[in-house]
Amino acid sequence: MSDDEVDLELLDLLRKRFGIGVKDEGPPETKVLDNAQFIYDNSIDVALDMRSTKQAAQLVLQEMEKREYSTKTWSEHELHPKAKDENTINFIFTMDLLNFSFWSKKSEEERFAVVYKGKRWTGYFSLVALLQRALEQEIPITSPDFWIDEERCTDDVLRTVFSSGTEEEIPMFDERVRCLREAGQILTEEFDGSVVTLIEDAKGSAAGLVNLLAEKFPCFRDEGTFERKKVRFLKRPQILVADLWAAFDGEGYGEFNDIDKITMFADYRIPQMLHSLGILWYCPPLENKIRRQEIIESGHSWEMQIRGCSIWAVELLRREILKLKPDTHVNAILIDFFLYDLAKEKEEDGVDVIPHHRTRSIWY
Ligand SMILES: Nc1nc2c(c(CN[C@H]3C=C[C@H](O)[C@@H]3O)cn2[C@@H]2O[C@H](COP(=O)(O)O)[C@@H](O)[C@H]2O)c(=O)[nH]1
Repeated sequence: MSDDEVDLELLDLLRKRFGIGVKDEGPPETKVLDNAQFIYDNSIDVALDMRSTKQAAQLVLQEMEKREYSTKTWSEHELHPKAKDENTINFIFTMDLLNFSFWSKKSEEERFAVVYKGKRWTGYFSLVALLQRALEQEIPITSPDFWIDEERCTDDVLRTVFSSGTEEEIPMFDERVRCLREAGQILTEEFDGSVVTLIEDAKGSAAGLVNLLAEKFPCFRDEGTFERKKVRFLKRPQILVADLWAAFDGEGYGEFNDIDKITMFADYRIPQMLHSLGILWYCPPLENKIRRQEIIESGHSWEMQIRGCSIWAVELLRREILKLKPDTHVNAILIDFFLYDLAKEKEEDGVDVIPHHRTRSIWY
């Protein structure tokens, strides 16, 4: 290798490790909120209602204060890890690598479910339950070196991990295996096989960590096209950062100097909740399609509008809450977490709400 090539190699190493020689590009930005506003400004099939947004702000603020909703709420859930250590970091990375597309066409009784700790878990919590179950069975399912070890981590072992308490297997099993293998490969090649190294490379920036995940891991690169413009949603990178922030109570590996840059996570639950609050409105053809529970293809303009307008709706909700109580520290993450938990409570109470939209993808 010539001297010049050695110098370039060394500079690249110094740049990666210590940011030396990197021209200051200013603080990292994810562009998710800007893109959401662009989608909202150009949406004709999805609209937001400001009067309902103002009314909902009162309810959300009141309920969040009553429940003392905070980062601590995350760890209070019986399935979420409590320790503030590397095991929890690996758990959250694994969980949010696979945190997508749990919805089923089958009935509540027949859909994929996991029985764990004497309860029957479905949806997101079925994933959390099966990860905890595997760890109890001494299967190191949250260790990146395990995911790339085809001797120990065979497809059969993974089928055991994702095994169901019903006839239906977990949706997108093959895609989930692919995500694990790919992420394990990239962590090994670029981050010494360690999620902690990945987090440290973001240097305390939430937006930086989101961008790093989207740049280095294709299975986190949640983007689309709307009106011929690339738009970023980055739902799982953002919820991963948010879960770290919540699990570590904003300290240690959960400390980010720009956490409020994280937006709502564009999934299939929050739009449903925003609609039932009267904030999100669908044009009749789209509403009929959702009520008939018909598939909306991933990348379809209707899906882009639902996801973009939902992100923007939570931003407007956040602004209305701040008008009511300027000194309150409520960000999009806590509003989002609260709306998700509220949606699950309404579902359990059998409250009649519009079905969530049906898009099958690994993005949410
Ligand atoms: N926007 C948003 N989406 C969320 C969550 C969560 C769970 N977060 C926990 C952490 C803190 C909170 O307090 C929750 O305890 C899951 N999801 C998404 O929903 C879908 C699963 O729905 P269902 O099949 O009904 O379980 C799927 O796309 C999943 O990725 C959230 O918080 N926000």
